[in-house]
Formats: sequence, structure tokens, C-alpha cells
Amino acid sequence: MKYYIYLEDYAICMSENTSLKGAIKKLFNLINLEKSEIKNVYIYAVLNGAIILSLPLGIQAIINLMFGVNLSTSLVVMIALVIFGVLLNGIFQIKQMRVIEKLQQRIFTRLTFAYAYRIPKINLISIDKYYLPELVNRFFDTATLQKGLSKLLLDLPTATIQVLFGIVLLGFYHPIFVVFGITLLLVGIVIFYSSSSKGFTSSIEESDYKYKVAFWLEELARSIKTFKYHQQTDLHLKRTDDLVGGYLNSRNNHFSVLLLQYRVIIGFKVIVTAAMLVVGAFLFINQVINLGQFIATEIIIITIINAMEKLIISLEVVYDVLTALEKIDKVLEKPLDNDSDELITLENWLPVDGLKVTATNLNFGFEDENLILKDINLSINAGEKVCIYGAQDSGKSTLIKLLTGLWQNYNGGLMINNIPVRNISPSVLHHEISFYLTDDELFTGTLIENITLGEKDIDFNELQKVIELVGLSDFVSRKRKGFETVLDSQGKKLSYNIVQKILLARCLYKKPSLLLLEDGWMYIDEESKNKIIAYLTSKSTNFTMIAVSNDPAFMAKCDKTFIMDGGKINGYDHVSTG
Ligand SMILES: Nc1ncnc2c1ncn2[C@@H]1O[C@H](COP(=O)(O)OP(=O)(O)OP(=O)(O)O)[C@@H](O)[C@H]1O
Repeated sequence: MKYYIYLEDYAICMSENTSLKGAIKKLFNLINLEKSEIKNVYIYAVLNGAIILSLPLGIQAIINLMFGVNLSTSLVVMIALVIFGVLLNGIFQIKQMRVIEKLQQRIFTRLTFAYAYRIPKINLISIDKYYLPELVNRFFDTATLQKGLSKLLLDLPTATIQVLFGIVLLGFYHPIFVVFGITLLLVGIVIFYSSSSKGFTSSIEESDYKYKVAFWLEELARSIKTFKYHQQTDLHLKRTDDLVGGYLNSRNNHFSVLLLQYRVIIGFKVIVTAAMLVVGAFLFINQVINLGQFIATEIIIITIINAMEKLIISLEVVYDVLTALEKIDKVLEKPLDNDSDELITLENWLPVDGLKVTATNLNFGFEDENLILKDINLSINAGEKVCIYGAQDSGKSTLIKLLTGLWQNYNGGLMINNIPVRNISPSVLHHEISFYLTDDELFTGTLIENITLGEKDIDFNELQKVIELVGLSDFVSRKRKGFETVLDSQGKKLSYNIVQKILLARCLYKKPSLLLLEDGWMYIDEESKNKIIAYLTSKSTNFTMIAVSNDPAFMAKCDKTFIMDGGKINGYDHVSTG
């Protein structure tokens, strides 16, 4: 876990607004995190700029010395100095590259950990309207950021410093050069400032389409069997065509801004070249400067022109970097679960065997939607086994999800052990509650990781008991690698029966105080199902269980059954199990 240290720092990079100003702020926040490395880049850039521009002075001196006929030691010293300058320039470039490489590695590490740390903590309501794996595609902009940022840090400061130094240096030959330079710089800055906002918006739009295209291709890949048998409708191509059209359109918009800015720089370059050459030639003809000085001014002018070429190329990279930061932040800016110090934490939570759950006039609806749960009232005592039964679409899953404490934007009261759920920290809820929802999935990893979620001190006795209970023992013993068998993403190569058993084992191994289940044995074979139901409803277990099921055999074994209809609890049966 040695790279883990980069984690918390990145938090300051986040903010909700998408604007050029916001993106520039994010860029500076990121730069601020790496200021010691970046300071070195700038030191090398300044030193390099100074060396490159001092070379013409050296060459000017050499020419003057050569015209002075006597091949003195000063000439040898001068030549040696110029050669040394070139060598030093190379050494600084290598140092700069080293710093940039380190910076790229740090950016990748920082962002990867920021994603890995934050994803499990994201407030689920805030991402309800997104498909999270699609949103996480933005992580790929890390590569744009790594490459772009290093290019910006290498080329932009060096080029800018060279242009500024060049103009200042030319000023020593004649002040008119400085007047030209400053006027042109000001005109350039005004044009850039006025067009950059459009450049940024169009770059964001282009990137939005890029992700829409990527998502559509992922959807095609995910539903390959469906599309394979419906290719005659051409939906796969039609939708692609629409998205590519949008992408090209926004790219053209962005390119038109780049073109305008390129033209400004090219105009700038032409004017500088013309003015400097004409003025230089005029000053030379009028013998204000000598041949050595004339050649030196020309070398400086060529350096300035090269630096401007770099600025032209960097321009697109500036937009790419700002857009990449904005996109990467799409996941990082999402609010996290409330984990303030005022909440009841694990340290001051009294361990209990079963949780009491009470809902009073509980109402819940998704953003901009009608209420799904209406005026729910229920009281479930610690250790009770309860079934929630009802018509399809009546809100059973939504109620179960609300009871997990994952969604807290409800109205009315929801309490666990007489404490409002909103006053209990996520760490307590995660520790005490276990749930199986129909959309739960396996992840790429070993069987044991999928059950224990990487727990350090695995209780193998408990694990064995759970495996036996859910009917997984045969599966585990058949596998050559047993618990170390690697499962693929979503358990695609396993039967539903096995997948559901593994997911149930994950719930039970945790020994929860409150177990929430949604159709927890739908795919499980009859023998195992009976065993599981007998265990879950047994009087000898202390945990509280609330399970959505329309299975009459299960219902009959529960202490209570709540009947849901149209988002309401329309009745409840108290089943006596004797
Ligand atoms: N994440 C969501 N965002 C918006 N609406 C949702 C979301 N989840 C569920 N709904 C809506 O809430 C309503 C109740 O759904 P829910 O899944 O809770 O019912 P259910 O009784 O479990 O249905 P079923 O037995 O068919 O699974 C549905 O109309 C559904 O479309």
C-alpha cells in the first residue's frame, strides 16, 4: 500500500462547475499538488531559455573575434563556452524529462487511488441517473492529462520564456524591437482571451460525444447476441452514425476556434519576422549594428519563430488538458456518503445480535419522479424474520434498498434501534447490515475474495459452515483451486444457481445483525433453497431478517408478512409458526 499516500491530496481538485475558469482552477489545484516537481521544470526551462538565447551572443562574439584577425585565446574560450552551453542545454533537457516522467507517474497514481477510494463511498442517490461503469470511462482521460500536462509544462513555459527573453534581448540592440514585441503580445492576449471560452465549451462538447460513442460501442459489445441476430435493422450503424455526426460537428466547432487562434499566432509570427528583419537590415545598413550583431539578431528571431511554432502546437493541448481534468472530475466530484463526526460511529455503537427497524410515515421518490413509497409504517423487532410480499412494481425493492441506509433522501422517519438512520455513520450500517439485491454481482477475483471481500483474518470454520449451508461445498470441492478459483466478471461462466449461492454466502459470512434479501433464492435448487429458508427463519438465529419474496412456503415460516401495493403497505399478516 505504499502508493496509497497520494489519496487524500486529490480531494482539493474537485468542484461541481463546468467552466473555463473552473477548469483552470482545477489545473492550478493539480499543479499546486506537484509544485516542487513543477518548480524544477520551470527552473530548467528558465536556465535552458537563457542558454539558448545566450548562444547567439557567443556566436556574435566569435564572429567579431574572427574579424579581429588574431586568433586569440579569447576565441578559443568563446568557442569552448558555446560548446559547453550546448552540452548544458542537453543536460537540463534530460533533467527536465526526468521530472516530467516522475510527474506523469504521480498523476496516474493519484487519480487511480482517488477513483478507487471514492467509488465505494459515492452517495448512490447522486448517481442514480448515471450508469456508473460508463461514467468511470472518464478515467481514460488520465492518459490525455499525463501526456498533455507534461507537454504543456515542457513546451509552453520554454516557448513563452524564449519569446519574452528574445524580445528583451532584441531590445538591447534597439528599443524599437521591444515596442513591437509588447504591442503584438497585447493584441494576441486580447484575441485569445475573447475566444478561449468558446474553445473550451466546444472541446467539452467534443469530449461528451467521444464518451457517448464509446458507451454505444460498449453497449453493442455487451448486447452482442441481441445485435448479432438483428443486424438487418442497422440500428447499430444508425445510432453510430448519429453519434459520429454529433462528434464531427462539435469537433468542427472546436477546430474553428483553434483555426482562429492559429491564424493569430501565424499573423503574429509573420509580423514579427518581417518587422525584425526589416528593422535589423535597416539598422545594419545604417551601421547602427555590425554584422555580428545582425547575425545574432537573426538567430534570436529564428528562435522566437520556433518558440511560436511550439505555442501553436501547445494550444490544442491546453484545451485537451482542461477538458481531461473536467472529465476526470465527473466521478471525483460526486458527493460521498455523509460521514461526519456528529454521527454515531462503530466506536460508540453497542454491538447487538438483531436490529429493530421502524418506519414512520416514510415517503420516498427518485429525483423528478412521483413518490414510489407512500406513507410506509412498519415496526420490526430485533430478531424477527419478516417477509415483504406484493404485486410487481409495488415498491418492494425500493423499500429494501431504503432499509440498507444507502439512500437517505426520504421523508418521514426511518430508525434502527430507535436511532434515526441519518444519525448513524455509514461504517456502522456497513458493519451491521448485509443485503442481497437482485442486481448484485460477482467481481473478477477469487471465490474467497468474492465471499470475504478481502478480509484479513478469515474465519475458516464460519466460511465452511456458510458454504455448506448455501450448498456450495460440492462446487468448491470440484474446483482444482478450491477457494482460490478465479471468478470472471459477473460470474459469466457460472450457472445462476452457483452465482446466487456465492452472493448469499457473502451476505451470511458477514454475520449481520440485519439481513435484507430480495428474491434471495430465485435460482437456487430446491434442496438448497429449503435448507437456506429453514436457516433464515429459524428461531435460533438472532439476526433480524427482512426479505422480499412471493414464495408462500417462505412466508409461512416468517414471523410477519407485510403486503405492499402501489407503494403502500396495505396490510400485514402475523403468522404464528408455533
Ligand atoms: N433507480 C430508480 N430510478 C427511478 N425509478 C426507479 C428506480 N428504481 C425503481 N424505480 C421505479 O420504482 C417503481 C417501483 O420499483 P420496485 O423495483 O421497487 O418495485 P418492485 O415491487 O420490487 O417490483 P418487481 O417485483 O417487479 O421487482 C418502479 O416503477 C420503478 O420503475
